[in-house]
Amino acid sequence: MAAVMLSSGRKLLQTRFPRPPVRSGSARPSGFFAPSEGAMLPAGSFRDRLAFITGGGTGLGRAMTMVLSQLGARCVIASRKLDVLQETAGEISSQTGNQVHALQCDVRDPQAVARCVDQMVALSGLPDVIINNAAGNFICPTERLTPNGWRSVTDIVLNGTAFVTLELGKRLIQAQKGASFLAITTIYAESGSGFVVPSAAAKAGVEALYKSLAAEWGRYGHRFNIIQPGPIRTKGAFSRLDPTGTFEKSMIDRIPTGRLGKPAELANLAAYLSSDFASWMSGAVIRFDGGEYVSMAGEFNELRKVTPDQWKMLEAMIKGTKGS
Ligand SMILES: CC/C=C\C/C=C\CC/C=C/C=C/C(=O)SCCNC(=O)CCNC(=O)[C@H](O)C(C)(C)COP(=O)(O)OP(=O)(O)OC[C@H]1O[C@@H](n2cnc3c(N)ncnc32)[C@H](O)[C@@H]1OP(=O)(O)O
Ligand SMILES: NC(=O)C1=CN([C@@H]2O[C@H](COP(=O)(O)OP(=O)(O)OC[C@H]3O[C@@H](n4cnc5c(N)ncnc54)[C@H](OP(=O)(O)O)[C@@H]3O)[C@@H](O)[C@H]2O)C=CC1
Repeated sequence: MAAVMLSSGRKLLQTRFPRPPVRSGSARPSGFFAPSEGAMLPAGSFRDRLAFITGGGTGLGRAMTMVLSQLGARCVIASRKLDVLQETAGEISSQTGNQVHALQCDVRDPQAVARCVDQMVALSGLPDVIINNAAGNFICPTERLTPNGWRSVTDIVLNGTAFVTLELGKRLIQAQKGASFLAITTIYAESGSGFVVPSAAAKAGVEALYKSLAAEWGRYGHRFNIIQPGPIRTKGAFSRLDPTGTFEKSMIDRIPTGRLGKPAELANLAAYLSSDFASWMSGAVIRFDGGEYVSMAGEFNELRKVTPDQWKMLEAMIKGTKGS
């Protein structure tokens, strides 16, 4: 039983509003929005190109490395855990036949970033494609956050992206070589979000950095774009943002396309933005979230739960209103 309330809080009418049928995440709408996971661009789109992907050993970084490698790129993946990187590099290059190098690098340390770039240059040269994907995050009420907790996330996300971008940008400018830079942020970089405050602040900083450089470094042949993904299952993200699995269903329920994204879908978008097909695209911020952001934002979007019978009744009530 539900009631229509007046703004005074008084009940206008009581009627039976049956609870909407429980929507399992993969039910209803996802039938319309089945993912396509093969490489989208023509074979060879990245032939003779070198791509540098931070955090390329796991999750979305791994998926982006896979698709770029499938499309002919040589890849260098970099993060803290060399064993993880080496395993991924071996798996991808044995599938695609293209070189994937693994380099240890903590992006929080500018000297480590410079050493990593030295190693990459010695191995393969300067990259044509740079993807700043490495990140740290965890849910935490902000009043429980220590200065070191704040630092650990913002150092990886904002400072790490800045150190990689500065190091490579300066060397590319010196070498007069153009490049595509891509940053992976998140939909709440725009809105902010409680409980992931260092991540929200740092991702917003990354977006400002990339939009600024899109304006400043176009003259050096550098493009800067941003993808804001919505939820895509990876161990790294879900173990830190939904460790009990409690929030997943309500999250899927508010996504109009009725499902999580797939790493390969994100990877195809990243490949497009990093390719020559997108050579006129710079300073773009692409939200890639199955509609979740607008679904959360719209004042009346909860009315999706109203049934056809309830609409008949609401319409009659509205039409029956006389005067103001
Ligand atoms: C339904 C919801 C599910 C999913 C939602 C999906 C989509 C919505 C949008 C999603 C956006 C996702 C954004 C992401 O960035 S996901 C990427 C996740 N991947 C990672 O985080 C990988 C790397 N992370 C790490 O290595 C660590 O988590 C960390 C903490 C970032 C860094 O590790 P490090 O070893 O350097 O740091 P520690 O020494 O462990 O800790 C440093 C500092 O932080 C404090 N800390 C750590 N964890 C927590 C916690 N959970 N709560 C509070 N504080 C924490 C730790 O205590 C240390 O502080 P001090 O004690 O020293 O003061
Ligand atoms: N999955 C999702 O739903 C969403 C993800 N994102 C973003 O997508 C990107 C990838 O996340 P996802 O794949 O899900 O999660 P992962 O945890 O798998 O990826 C994070 C990567 O960052 C690397 N990394 C962390 N700290 C450092 C560091 N100090 N130096 C170098 N590398 C580091 C990790 O490698 P290592 O531990 O070896 O250092 C890891 O490979 C991130 O930018 C994240 O914010 C955004 C929105 C949604």
